[in-house]
Amino acid sequence: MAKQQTLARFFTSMKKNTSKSVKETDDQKKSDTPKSPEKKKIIKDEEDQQKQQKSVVGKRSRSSSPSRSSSPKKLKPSVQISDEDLKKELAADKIDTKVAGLEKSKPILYSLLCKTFDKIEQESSRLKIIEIVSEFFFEVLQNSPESLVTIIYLSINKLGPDYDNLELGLGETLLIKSICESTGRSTATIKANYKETGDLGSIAQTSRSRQSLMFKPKPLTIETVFKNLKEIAESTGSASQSKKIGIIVRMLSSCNGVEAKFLIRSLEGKLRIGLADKSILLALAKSLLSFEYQKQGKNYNKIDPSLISDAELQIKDTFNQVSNYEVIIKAAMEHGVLNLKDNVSLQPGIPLKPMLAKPTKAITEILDKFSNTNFTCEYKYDGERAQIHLLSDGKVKIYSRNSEDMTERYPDLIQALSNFIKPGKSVKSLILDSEAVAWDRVDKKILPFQVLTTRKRKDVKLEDIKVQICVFAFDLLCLNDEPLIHKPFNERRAIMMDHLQITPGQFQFATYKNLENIEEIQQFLDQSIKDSCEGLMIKLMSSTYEPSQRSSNWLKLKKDYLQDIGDSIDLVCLGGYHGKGKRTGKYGGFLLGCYNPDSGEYETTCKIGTGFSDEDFASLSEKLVGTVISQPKTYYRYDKDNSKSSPDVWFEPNLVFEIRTADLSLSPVYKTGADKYGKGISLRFPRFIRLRDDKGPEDSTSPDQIIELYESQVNI
Ligand SMILES: Nc1ncnc2c1ncn2[C@@H]1O[C@H](COP(=O)(O)OP(=O)(O)OP(=O)(O)O)[C@@H](O)[C@H]1O
Ligand SMILES: [Mg+2]
Ligand SMILES: [Mg+2]
Repeated sequence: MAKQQTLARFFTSMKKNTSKSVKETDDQKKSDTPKSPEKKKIIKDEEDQQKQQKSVVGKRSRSSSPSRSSSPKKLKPSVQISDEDLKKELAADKIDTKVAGLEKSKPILYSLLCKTFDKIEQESSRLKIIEIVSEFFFEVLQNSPESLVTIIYLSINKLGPDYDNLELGLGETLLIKSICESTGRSTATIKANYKETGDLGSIAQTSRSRQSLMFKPKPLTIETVFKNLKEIAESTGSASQSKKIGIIVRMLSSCNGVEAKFLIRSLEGKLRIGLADKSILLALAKSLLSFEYQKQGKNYNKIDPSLISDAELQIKDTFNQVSNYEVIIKAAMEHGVLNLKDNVSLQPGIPLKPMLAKPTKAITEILDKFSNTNFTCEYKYDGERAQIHLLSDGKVKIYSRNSEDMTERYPDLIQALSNFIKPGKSVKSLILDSEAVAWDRVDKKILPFQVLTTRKRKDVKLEDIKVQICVFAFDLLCLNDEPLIHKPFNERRAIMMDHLQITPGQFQFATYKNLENIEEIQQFLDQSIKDSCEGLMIKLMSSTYEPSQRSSNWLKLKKDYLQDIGDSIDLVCLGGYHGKGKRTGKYGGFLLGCYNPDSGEYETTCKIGTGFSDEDFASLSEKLVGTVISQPKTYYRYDKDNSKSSPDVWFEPNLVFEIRTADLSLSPVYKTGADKYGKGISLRFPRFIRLRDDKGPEDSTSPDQIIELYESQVNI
């Protein structure tokens, strides 16, 4: 009771403080059609500045709905405050960021978390969002630290670390059914409402608030919700539909106010409150540090900003190496957040975010970038990245580019791994970076990428394998539990070759040459193509391994794209156009867009109808049929007045197309990069190359990358 009162008091004060922005929300909502959320970011914070250099972290998500929380609709604050002013005000605590009102060791109510979500959703400044989250985490740490990990997963709409491969993303039909069942409203009404608003979460909330209840239901706790979400994600099979609906209905009937909205959005796999991993990490750094200060009796309101930055850096760095919140938080609590880097490092069994490369358009560009430094040229294989982990207990794990557990896909590799260790070398554990490529055992040659994609992804049985693979190892990141990532590349390569041995056609090292002049590099490039590769990877000899970074120390040179923009682009299929002539009955063209990890929106990039074979049209149409949605998602950014970007049907963000283009140009019709240029950056003469099965919608090429490609083209 006392707790409820504290909470009530707390949220009344919160309401007072936010009443202005709440009013703005309503006004905003009126003028803001769901179709064109014109968001203006007025405050450029550190994160935004950093994103220039930072890479897009590969994210899991192959399901029909992305699992990342993101925010499509941010409000336009009426007054413009500078970043510095905001920091000062935040420091002086003039801006209310308090959200919690927890009591020691009592279970945390879901309503409390949802009210925090609501507050975050109303907020457009990333800096303030981080502040709200860190205040909340700080309260949680003081009252029930063991709940922090659950709270983090609920906040980023995940059910565990990426490599657990467990995700939500329930379809609208099932959710509509659940809402109907729990609120007694008709499917037709809910569907009509959905057509109007595009947000099932809000519909659930309104529907719940209309119900008069005889009994006050028992409130939901975060642990119950998390357990239920996991159960839903884990249930498969024929009876799972009704089981899932049952769980959802039960939860919905305990929901009050905004709880229903966020619960439904979580189930959809689209929380949309603008919280990504990177904001969570920053909030975590600050709250952990404050908590330490408080425990030591120091003034946690006056922490030296340089210490906060240090904590942020250590949290981010360690998370890139060990992508598991539980491990990081535990270590921080035990050793102090400022000692994280000495106490957490990569470990076999937990994937690290792979280092990525930047595209180049000419050999001369490489020589410019790497002038006076030693570099090496390696074949660039066209397969799938495989991060191979050998654990001290003999277990083997294989992770994808997006830290998904792919172990089940490669039983052949797992069986043979011990043969790849040199006799006499003691190798108890390792983390190896490599590319797995389809291999023709008869002709002893590399097969195209398409062949590899025909191998099943899950539950592959040794005896059923038809597509053989050869692994081309190119880096060793950890050996016998000792991290090697801080050593220069040439040393890592030497250690790799010293401990491992090739088995032709099964396990080889990436072919390389240390070259210096244009002619030799050109020859090696041509040879790589003859040997069924895509081109070359050029790596700085002295470079450390930078987890998750798209680093300029690794350059990719793809022969096919040298005449174009240097690389292909991966875009998400957002809409379809009905085919004519021999494409009648299928989709004959598609609207594509890319995912913006900062706003959580999909920004349209181009329309495409070329490069597809008849089979492509047929198979894509078949794949897309089930993902048709009655109207565009609120987080699709497109020009609704232009028929070019208003397709005949809209799809869930699901399929990723790899596209090649002659060049990039500005176009008023599309929205990619429109914040920067006013107009969008679009693809000229786009051609479909292939479906990217290994990338989820949120792994598409980011607007920042497209801007970079556009600018490098303009510069040349
Ligand atoms: N020798 C090599 N060294 C490093 N990576 C290699 C090598 N050979 C092949 N690769 C593969 O090339 C990838 C980088 O280029 P690619 O264009 O294929 O990337 P991608 O998967 O399309 O992702 P993105 O375009 O987002 O970088 C690496 O992630 C890796 O899978
Ligand atoms: Mg590739
Ligand atoms: Mg690519």
